[in-house]
Amino acid sequence: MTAELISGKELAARKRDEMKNQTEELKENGVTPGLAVILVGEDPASRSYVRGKQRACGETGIHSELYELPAETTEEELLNKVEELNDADHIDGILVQLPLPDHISEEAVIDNIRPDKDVDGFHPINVGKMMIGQQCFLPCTPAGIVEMVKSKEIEIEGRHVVVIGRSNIVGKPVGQLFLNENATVTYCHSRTRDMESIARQADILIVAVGKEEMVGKEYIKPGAVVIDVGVNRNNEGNLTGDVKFEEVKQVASYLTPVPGGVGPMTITMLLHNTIQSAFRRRQ
Ligand SMILES: Nc1nc(=O)c2c([nH]1)NC[C@@H]1CN(c3ccc(C(=O)N[C@@H](CCC(=O)O)C(=O)O)cc3)C=[N+]21
Ligand SMILES: [Mg+2]
Repeated sequence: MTAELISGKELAARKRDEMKNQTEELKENGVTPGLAVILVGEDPASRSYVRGKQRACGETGIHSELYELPAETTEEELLNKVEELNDADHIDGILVQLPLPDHISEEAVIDNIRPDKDVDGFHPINVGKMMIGQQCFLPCTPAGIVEMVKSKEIEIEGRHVVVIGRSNIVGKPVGQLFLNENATVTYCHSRTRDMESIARQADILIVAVGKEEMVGKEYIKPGAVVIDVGVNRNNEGNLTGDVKFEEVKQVASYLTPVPGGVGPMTITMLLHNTIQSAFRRRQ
C-alpha cells in the first residue's frame, strides 16, 4: 500500500478562498477583522512562523499588527501590551507567540488575554468550554487536524484514535476534539510502556512529540491514518516531522507531509477564529 497524502497546503488554500468572502462580507458592513501578534525575543523559528501568519492575514483580508518586543521585556510590560490590545476595538484576536522567555510566566500571560479575543484557544475558559462541548475558540492545530481528517471523509465515530504527546497546545486538546467526535481515544507519552503495540491499535494515529523521525512503520497498523504534527529543524535547516515519512507511507492509508501538512492548517484555523471573533464582537 502507498498512502494518499493529505495536503494541508491545498486544503488551506481552499479554506482561505472561502474566508476571503467572509472578510468581504464584514467589510461591506464597515468591519475589518484585526489580529495582533506579539513576539518576544529574536528566535528565528518563531519569527518565521509569525511572518507566515502575517502573510496569510494579508491574503485573506485580515488587518494584522505585529508587536516585536525585546527579549528583556518584563512580564509587567508584556501584560500592559496585552491589556491595551484587550481594550482595542479594532483588534478581534490576540496571539502571543510561544514559547516566551523563561522570566515570563506563560500562564500569567494567557490568563490575561480576554477569552473572547483568545484566537489560539489557550485561555482556561476556552479550554474548559472545549472540554464540555460549548461554543468557544478551538485551538488551531487540533482543529486543523480534525478538518484534515474530515476533508477525506474518513470515519471518526467509533474509531480508535491514539495520540502520542500530551502538551497543552496539541496532544491533550486534539484527543478531546476527537472524543467530541465520538472516537475512542488513547494518549501515549514519555512514560507509556510498550508504546508501539498501543500505537499499532490506532485507526488514526496523531504524532505530536517534537522528535525527528521518532515513529517508524513498527508503530503503524496497515491502513491506518497518520497525522504528523512534528515541526523539527534538522541540521540542514529543513523542516522535518516526527514520522519516518518514506517507510510509513508504505503502510498507512493516509499520511500528512511536513512541510505542507498540519502547519498551513494551523494558520488557517487562526484566520478562521479571527474572522469568527469579528462576526461575534462587531456584527
Ligand atoms: N501562541 C502560539 N500559537 C501558535 O499557533 C504557535 C505558537 N504560539 N508557537 C509556535 C507554534 C508553531 N506553529 C506553527 C504554525 C505554522 C507552521 C507552518 O505553517 N509550517 C509550514 C512551513 C513553515 C516553514 O517552512 O517555516 C509547513 O508546515 O508547511 C508551523 C508551525 C504555531 N505555533
Ligand atoms: Mg516561560
